[in-house]
Amino acid sequence: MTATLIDGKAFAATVRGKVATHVARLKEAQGITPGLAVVLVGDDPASEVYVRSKGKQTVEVGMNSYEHKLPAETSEEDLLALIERLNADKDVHGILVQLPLPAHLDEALVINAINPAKDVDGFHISNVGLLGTGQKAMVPCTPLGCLMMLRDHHGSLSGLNAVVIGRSNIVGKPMAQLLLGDSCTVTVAHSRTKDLPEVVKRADIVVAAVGRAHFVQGDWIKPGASVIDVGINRIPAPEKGSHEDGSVKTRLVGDVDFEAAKDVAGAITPVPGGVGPMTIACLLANTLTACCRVHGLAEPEGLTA
Ligand SMILES: NC(=O)C1=CN([C@@H]2O[C@H](COP(=O)(O)OP(=O)(O)OC[C@H]3O[C@@H](n4cnc5c(N)ncnc54)[C@H](OP(=O)(O)O)[C@@H]3O)[C@@H](O)[C@H]2O)C=CC1
Ligand SMILES: Nc1nc(=O)c2c([nH]1)NC[C@@H]1CN(c3ccc(C(=O)N[C@@H](CCC(=O)O)C(=O)O)cc3)C=[N+]21
Repeated sequence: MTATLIDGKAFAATVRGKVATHVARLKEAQGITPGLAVVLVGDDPASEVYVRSKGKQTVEVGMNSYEHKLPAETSEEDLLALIERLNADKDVHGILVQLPLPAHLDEALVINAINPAKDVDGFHISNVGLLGTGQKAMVPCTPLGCLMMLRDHHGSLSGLNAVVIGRSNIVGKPMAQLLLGDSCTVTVAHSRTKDLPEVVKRADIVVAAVGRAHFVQGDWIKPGASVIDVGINRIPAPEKGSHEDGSVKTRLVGDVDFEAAKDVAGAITPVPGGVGPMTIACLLANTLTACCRVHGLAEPEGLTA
């Protein structure tokens, strides 16, 4: 292994520590406790795990957590009514609607119903527009976490060639905007990109957000490049044995062939323990930021884009 391992789990603990310190000060000096509402529609087991983990970490940094679990068959009208209530609730500074939503619900409509000042995911069209024009926005948590780790490793990102693989609204596009904001030369690759290995080979920074296990090969990586692996893929792990019901156990892997890439890259994030924990830490940071902004108070330093 030649690459520096970027320890997202440790980095996230540091971010949560900063959030906790600031939250304690807010309570002490202003009597304000930031609050995060998480809305989960349906009973997808993976989503339930994330939501539980978010709720636990929210409480650990001293903030209030409000969980709203709705049945899968919830109507759009009822979901929008809940969002209206949360928009109006002074104790709620951040609102996150866990995605994906069941198919009968219009995701864009629901997300755009959130008060943009409380949109801690940064998915509302107002925040997307603000980010795209370089104005103060709520920034999507996963790309923000990636940016924090890259800034920490490189100091300045100015002039570096960055390749983002994936163009989704929640990861790829906002990631590209943030890197551009830090003066990288940004290429956004996707499923129609020609000669992806050659495109990746030019990159000083590679952010992989594809959703395919071990997709990015070691020999695509430019020696010394920084590799940020956003992918969360569950693959069968027969070596771990079987569950009681006979189904084979699984393990979590990223979008990068870590074993091969770690011998070429200059720095790399692991999966698990990389971008995932940073995503949740940034959600807490965004909730704190939203709370400070709504009260006209100084924002935490180093926790925004
Ligand atoms: N760690 C974390 O906190 C988070 C992790 N994730 C994970 O990140 C990954 C990506 O998520 P998300 O952005 O939502 O995924 P999407 O499925 O929305 O987007 C995937 C992107 O990858 C591109 N792509 C697919 N196949 C190829 C290919 N063969 N070559 C090049 N590009 C390709 C697609 O291109 P096209 O547009 O042309 O179809 C698309 O732009 C997933 O594994 C997800 O689980 C997501 C959110 C948070
Ligand atoms: N509105 C909304 N906002 C999101 O930010 C959002 C979402 N919906 N839907 C689902 C995706 C996915 N996501 C992850 C968060 C943390 C980990 C994480 O902590 N992963 C751990 C491992 C966890 C495990 O073992 O399963 C790790 O990588 O180390 C992963 C994925 C947020 N998402």
